[in-house]
Amino acid sequence: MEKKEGTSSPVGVLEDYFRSEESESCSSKEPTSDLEARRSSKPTSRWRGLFQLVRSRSKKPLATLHPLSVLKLSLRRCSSMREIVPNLFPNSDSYNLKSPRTSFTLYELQAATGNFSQENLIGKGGYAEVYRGCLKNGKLVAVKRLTRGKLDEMIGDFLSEMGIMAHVNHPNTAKLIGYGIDGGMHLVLELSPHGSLASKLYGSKETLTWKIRHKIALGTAEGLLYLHEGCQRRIVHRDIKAANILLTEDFEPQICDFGLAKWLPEHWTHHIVSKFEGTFGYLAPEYLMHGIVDEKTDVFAFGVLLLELVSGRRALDYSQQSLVLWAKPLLKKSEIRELVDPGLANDYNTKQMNLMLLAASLCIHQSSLRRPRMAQVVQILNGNLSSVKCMNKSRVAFFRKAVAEYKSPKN
Ligand SMILES: Nc1ncnc2c1ncn2[C@@H]1O[C@H](COP(=O)(O)OP(=O)(O)OP(=O)(O)O)[C@@H](O)[C@H]1O
Repeated sequence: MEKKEGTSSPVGVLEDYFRSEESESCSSKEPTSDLEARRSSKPTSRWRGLFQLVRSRSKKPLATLHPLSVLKLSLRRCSSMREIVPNLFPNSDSYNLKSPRTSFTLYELQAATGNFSQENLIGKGGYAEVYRGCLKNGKLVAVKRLTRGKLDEMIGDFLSEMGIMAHVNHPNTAKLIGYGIDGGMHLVLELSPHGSLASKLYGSKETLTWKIRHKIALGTAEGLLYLHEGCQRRIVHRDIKAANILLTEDFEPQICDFGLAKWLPEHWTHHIVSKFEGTFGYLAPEYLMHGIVDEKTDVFAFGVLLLELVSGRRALDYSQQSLVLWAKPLLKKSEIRELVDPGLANDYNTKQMNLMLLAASLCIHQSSLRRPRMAQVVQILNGNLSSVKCMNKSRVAFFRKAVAEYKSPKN
């Protein structure tokens, strides 16, 4: 199998720092000795150099310490994270970075956000607060300040999210401009003027048009496909949801919040996690039951997102009813009218609607094996149905309808 990446990537350092032996395990097709050989191989990158920096500051034998304890210890010895974080952003092009990331002082971030004022608070997640800001050069930004969690977890989340964001580069992934490590942990992102899909779909009086919903579905699928197969390393996002899809000026979707994202080594079939994280309503059955994480975890969540776009309903409504459980019987009976958001007032493209519902019904399949890969999902959304031929058509009520309507010259 072709190897996508050598040791000069964030994965080495992230694996070293954040692989929690106690709480996580993996199913690997790779021989253990090979894996160990890779981990113990001579550091060849600045990521490895970073690890060396941490190692040099630890008086205890490194092997006896939890990776995060190592980092914490080194942070105590360094006067701040200042010595560590810049190493995440080397100036070399070998990391696919278009521009070097900027380090911001607390003063600069305070000046940009009106001292983190309430008026500038534009988002609040489980772990962070996000503020609108304006830099000295006039550029509008979103400053994400980590607010919750134990120090260990916060450092881990911060470095992990930053490492992944610095690595990804696609029109459908959020853009990292820089970071600030004075007085807390801050990520500085390009501001998305329309906020998140959740805010547009549920928090706005204006109904999103079908054209925009379709654009968001397609762009998000492209972004996910890039994370899974297009960038140097397999990345599973693990928290695909409407609140984590940002919208640019022209409603191009951008996947954000890489706080839970995992690098998946090429030869691993999946990851098993015991720490339960993610968002109810979007969680795949195999994750809920066995903690199994792989690309199909994201495919399931993407299927839920498609249902949200079609129906305008939340993944979990206020009475905790699951959108998937509500939609499944309707999908089975092809009750499209019941599924479609009344706010659309029947103003949608039937062909695209059928394709989107076909993709959704495949993505939310109980069995991860029966779910399509994102490459197939993109094909389906684009009307190329050759990839679903091999799937069991009788289980997909929309298949015949979608194919028939796609082929019909009238539509
Ligand atoms: N670049 C941005 N531009 C505009 N709004 C943003 C931006 N980044 C984040 N937000 C807003 O802030 C909210 C929270 O951000 P984010 O999801 O990154 O925080 P979090 O604490 O990691 O969330 P979660 O609880 O899902 O893990 C988003 O849903 C969005 O509304």
